[in-house]
Amino acid sequence: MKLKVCGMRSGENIDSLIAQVNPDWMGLIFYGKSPRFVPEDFAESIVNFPIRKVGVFVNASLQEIKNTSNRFGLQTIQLHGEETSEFTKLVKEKTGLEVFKVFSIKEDIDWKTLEDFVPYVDYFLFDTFTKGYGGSGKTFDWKILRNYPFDKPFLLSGGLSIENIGDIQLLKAEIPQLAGLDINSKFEIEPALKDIGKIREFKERVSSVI
Ligand SMILES: O=C(O)c1ccccc1NCC(=O)[C@H](O)[C@H](O)COP(=O)(O)O
Repeated sequence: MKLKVCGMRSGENIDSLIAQVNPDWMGLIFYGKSPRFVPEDFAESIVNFPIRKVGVFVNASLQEIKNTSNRFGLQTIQLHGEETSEFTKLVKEKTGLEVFKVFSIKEDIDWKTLEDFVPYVDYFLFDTFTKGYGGSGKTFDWKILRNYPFDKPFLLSGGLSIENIGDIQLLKAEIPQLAGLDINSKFEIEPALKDIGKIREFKERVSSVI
């Protein structure tokens, strides 16, 4: 099971994350209203870390995505707003980077609306709907995912913590397209500062059951 740790910002914290956990991806949030927002002048202290860096964008322009990708040396673009399939295609073609398209789940999801995105995304990511777009710390009703109709792998997000590893195990047994987990606020000491020991424990416990 792949692991993405989202909402990192401090160089020292990133250093420990790589040394002790080495997740598949680390997320950097480029949405100004988030308490985990990473300002541009952090680029120099982050760009050279040896980890796949995911830029999380909310309804940003292609130019902004390209500029930020170059400055921070991003490998992945996470589109976390109301981006259309046409825009997602443009991002994929113009950046050539890995793309995650997020769908925030309120009560239900119409799978038909995802069809046009399939050719342009590497993973879908399902998160809990929140007015602030992400980092809610709340899970959504995972039963909705039982009807997931695509072969495309997806990441599960929204309030994941050590407490719900048992349910994640059950979900994976039902839905093999569940390829990875995205963790964030349940592992925080304060916004954008993670408890690395707790993340290590999560990774070890997930690996022991899945
Ligand atoms: O975390 C944020 O502050 C955030 C704000 C706006 C857009 C996305 C954001 N986070 C992106 C993520 O991928 C989070 O990991 C995801 O929302 C889950 O967060 P949590 O429920 O805290 O585990």
